[in-house]
Amino acid sequence: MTRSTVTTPPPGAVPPETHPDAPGPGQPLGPHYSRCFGCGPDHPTGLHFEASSPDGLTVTAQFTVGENHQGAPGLAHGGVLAAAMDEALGSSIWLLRKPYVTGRLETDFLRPVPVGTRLFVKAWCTGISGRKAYLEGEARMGAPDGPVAVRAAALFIEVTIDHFVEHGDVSGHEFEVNP
Ligand SMILES: CCCCC/C=C\C/C=C\C/C=C\C/C=C\CCCC(=O)SCCNC(=O)CCNC(=O)[C@H](O)C(C)(C)COP(=O)(O)OP(=O)(O)OC[C@H]1O[C@@H](n2cnc3c(N)ncnc32)[C@H](O)[C@@H]1OP(=O)(O)O
Repeated sequence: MTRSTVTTPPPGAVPPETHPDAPGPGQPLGPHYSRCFGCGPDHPTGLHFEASSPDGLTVTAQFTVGENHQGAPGLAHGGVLAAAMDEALGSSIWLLRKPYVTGRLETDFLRPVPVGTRLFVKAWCTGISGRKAYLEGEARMGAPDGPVAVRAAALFIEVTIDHFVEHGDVSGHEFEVNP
């Protein structure tokens, strides 16, 4: 993957540690917000991610590229694929049970993805340094070991819950995190 220094863990970064509350192997992660574009079951045109974690640190997720996700006719929009990577990366850092937001997201698009393709997305943390978390991910076509369509690397920044209270609309949604 072509990756900048911004998304490369610096010397001294530490590996993530599994949180005791992380879901067990095969247990669905569930949505963090029912209208989230990535994971929300109530989003009319969203990705409807189905995610779980084999080890409390890695996220594996699947979704099918639909009619509403097109850029060129019959092909997934790159921004939608980037959103899918953002969702998987964000879900993997939420396994640590601390709130983070995406600061920088880098994507390599390796193959066109036709509508109807089932994408198998995987994301994991490569290191933590202070408030900064370094993440990587990939999306494979048709099967967990299918051809790689997208690779991503990201820098996430730890925030407080106040970030969502101050900048978002949390009325009625305060605890809608993996309900
Ligand atoms: C209803 C309640 C909800 C509660 C939710 C709680 C938890 C979440 C739950 C579940 C999540 C599950 C799944 C997640 C699914 C999807 C995830 C999607 C994630 C997103 O899609 S989220 C939306 C997009 N995201 C944003 O909306 C961020 C907008 N942004 C900001 O809000 C600020 O920009 C912020 C906070 C990032 C930083 O602001 P700040 O003031 O706190 O800190 P500061 O600027 O000092 O940065 C500190 C150090 O990070 C470095 N740094 C910062 N940004 C950088 C960049 N871009 N490139 C390189 N370095 C960067 C600085 O250089 C400095 O580095 P140094 O310390 O070395 O100087």
